[in-house]
Amino acid sequence: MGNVPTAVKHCLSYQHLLKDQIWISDATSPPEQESYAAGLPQHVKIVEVGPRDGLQNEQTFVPTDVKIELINRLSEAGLPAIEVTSFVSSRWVPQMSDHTEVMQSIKKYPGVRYPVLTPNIQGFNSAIAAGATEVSVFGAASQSFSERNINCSIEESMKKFEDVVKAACNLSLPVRGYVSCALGCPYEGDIAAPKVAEVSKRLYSMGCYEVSLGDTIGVGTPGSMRTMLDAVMKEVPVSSLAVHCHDTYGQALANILTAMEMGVSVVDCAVAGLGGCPYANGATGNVATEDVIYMLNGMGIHTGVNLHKVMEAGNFICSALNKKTNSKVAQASFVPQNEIYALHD
Ligand SMILES: CC(C)(COP(=O)([O-])OP(=O)([O-])OC[C@H]1O[C@@H](n2cnc3c(N)ncnc32)[C@H](O)[C@@H]1OP(=O)([O-])[O-])[C@@H](O)C(=O)NCCC(=O)NCCSC(=O)C[C@@](C)(O)CC(=O)[O-]
Repeated sequence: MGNVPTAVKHCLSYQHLLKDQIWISDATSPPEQESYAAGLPQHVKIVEVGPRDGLQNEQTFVPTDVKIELINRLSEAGLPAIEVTSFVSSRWVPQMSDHTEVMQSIKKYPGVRYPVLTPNIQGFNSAIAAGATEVSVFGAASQSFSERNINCSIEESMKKFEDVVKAACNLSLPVRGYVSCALGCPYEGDIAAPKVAEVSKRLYSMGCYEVSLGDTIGVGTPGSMRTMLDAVMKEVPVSSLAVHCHDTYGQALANILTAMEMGVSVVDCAVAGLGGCPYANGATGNVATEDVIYMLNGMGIHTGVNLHKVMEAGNFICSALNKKTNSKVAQASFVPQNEIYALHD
């Protein structure tokens, strides 16, 4: 290796180590081994939200063909569900204004679900006209967040969501529900677990097949996750719950593991840890898909997702955005171009 700086040597040897361990290989299954601990799910469904939650907050408009290419790459990686865009007001979220073109132009892989956000019947109708076959309504456990995010109270939002669910039901289409601020609100601070349970129950009772509990600003800890889930699981079966953890305080993987220990087997995450919510100042991206899959592979838990291909998709979008990845696994595994050149000098 000649004059290779120590840091680069470390990086290379670590990359080698990862390859030896086959965690970052072309396989979609972890090596045969006992699941990490009894009681954990054997299979976890990953819901990739990077193209929507990840990109919605980008200040510069991400070209539509880049969004499409990202989604196609994620489909190829074997992700079972990819949230592709939002049918919301372009004045409120300009980054998602190309929703129709994105929805119409992505390759639809058999067996992959492509949900889109629809806050009201207007968004639902546009989504259906663009070819959507699954939609998500997005509520909040915080009154202030609901008003800032979708311009109506929690109560008003439920009426709008009921309209969407009824319309979807008439077309036999599935609806997913979100509860933002499940572990804290940027405007109100702590949110009581019973409030999260109440909103979750309403979404589930109106017909949402899955309720995703959002730690919108990433302030939760395993302790608050446990308290919140204890309350929600009294109202909604755990098999219909998902967790959606932002990683602002670095707690996301620990929170996800806690949720899995309590029986949750659906995890939202974003490639390269992209994102943030336009109505939650300071919130950083979702937990990185690469890091979640790495953890699950290491515990012998199946996802059906090819980690190597997700990392390539992450590399693609970070290069397009001229950004550094937030995935620790990707940071550890990719040698920057300039360091590769230095090696060959
Ligand atoms: C919800 C609205 C649309 C209400 O917006 P509004 O202004 O209250 O709507 P309105 O019904 O009063 O109508 C006003 C204008 O909006 C239009 N409009 C009305 N509905 C739509 C629609 N669906 N699509 C496009 N346009 C729409 C409507 O046509 C009209 O247009 P105008 O006549 O003035 O030209 C608005 O507040 C909005 O777009 N908000 C953005 C919400 C958003 O996308 N937030 C980020 C996603 S949520 C999130 O990130 C959290 C999550 C899900 O990831 C989980 C977590 O992390 O916690």
